[in-house]
Amino acid sequence: MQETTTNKQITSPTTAAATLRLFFHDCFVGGCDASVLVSSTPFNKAERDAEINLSLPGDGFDVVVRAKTALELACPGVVSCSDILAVAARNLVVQTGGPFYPVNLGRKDSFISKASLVEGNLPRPTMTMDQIINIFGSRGFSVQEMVALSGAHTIGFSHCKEFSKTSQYDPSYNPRFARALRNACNNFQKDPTLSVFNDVMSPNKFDNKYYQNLPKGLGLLSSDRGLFSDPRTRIHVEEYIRDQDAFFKAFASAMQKLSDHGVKIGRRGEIRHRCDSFNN
Ligand code: HEM
Ligand SMILES: [Ca+2]
Repeated sequence: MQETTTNKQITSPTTAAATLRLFFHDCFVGGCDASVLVSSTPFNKAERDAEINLSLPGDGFDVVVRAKTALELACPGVVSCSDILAVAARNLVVQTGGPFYPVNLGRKDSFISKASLVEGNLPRPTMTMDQIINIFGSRGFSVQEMVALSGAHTIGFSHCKEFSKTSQYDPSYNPRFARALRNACNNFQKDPTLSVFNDVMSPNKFDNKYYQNLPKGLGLLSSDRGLFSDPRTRIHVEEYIRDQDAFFKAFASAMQKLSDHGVKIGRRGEIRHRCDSFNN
C-alpha cells in the first residue's frame, strides 16, 4: 500500500490532490464506502458520472486500482476499496508534507452508487457561507472542522470555470492576481481543461500557505476567499495563518473524523473484488 501510493505520487505528482478530493466526495455522499469508484452501466448512472464528479482526475481512481490489484494478489478478498481509498488519501497527505493521522480499518464497500444522490450533498464554490456551513453541519462537522478541511486546497488545482465568469473578476481578488487569472483562463470557454493551482504560493506542498493567501486576496475559489470575509470562519483562518502546527492538528483530527463518516460494516456492505463494480 505504502509502496503503491509513494510510487504513484512520484510519477504523477497530481495524485495526492486528486485522491484527497476523491475521498472527500466519497465520504460526503453516503459515507466513506467507495461508492464514488463504481462505473456506470447501461442500467445505472453511477456517482462518478454526476456533473460535479466529472472533474475528478483519473489519478485518484488509478492509485486505488493499483493498490487493490497488489492487495488482491497478496491476500484476496480481505481489504475493501473504501479502506484502500482512506489509507491512500492519508498516505498522500503525509507524502506532500501534511500531518499523519491514524485511519481505522474495516469499512465495507457500498451496494449502491447513484448519480442522483450526489446533488446537494457536496459544497460548491458558488454557495454562500451559510450553505457551506449547513452542508458540513448536517454531517456533524463544526465550522472549525470545515475551515480546517478546506485547508486541503493547499494542494491541487481548479478548472477555470469554477472561478471565472465571462470576463470580470470579483473585486475581492488581489488585482494583480485577477490579471494573472484572466490571462491563464483567457480561453477557458473554448478550452475547458485550463486550470490554475489552488494555492499559488506552494501548490504542491501541504502547508498553511493556503490560509496566508486569503487576506491577500489570493484565494482562488469564492468559497476560499469567503472563509476570510465571514467572521465565523475568519477566527479559525487567522489561527491557522499564525500557527501551522494548529492547522495540522485540526486537519488531522477532522480527517480522522471524515474517514469514519457513515462507514458501513458487517452485512451492510461487501468487499468488492474490483473497485469499479459491485460483486454481482
Ligand atoms: C468547503 C467547501 C469546498 C468547496 C466549495 C470545494 C470546491 C472545490 C472545487 C470547485 C475544486 C476544483 C475542482 C476542479 O476544477 O477540478 C476543488 C478542488 C479540490 N478540493 Fe475542494 N471544495 C471544498 C472542500 C474540500 C474539502 C473538505 C476537501 C478535502 C478534505 C477538498 C479537497 C480538494 C482538493 C484536494 C482539490 C484539488 C483537486 C485536484 O487537484 O485534482 N475540498 N474543490
Ligand atoms: Ca501549499
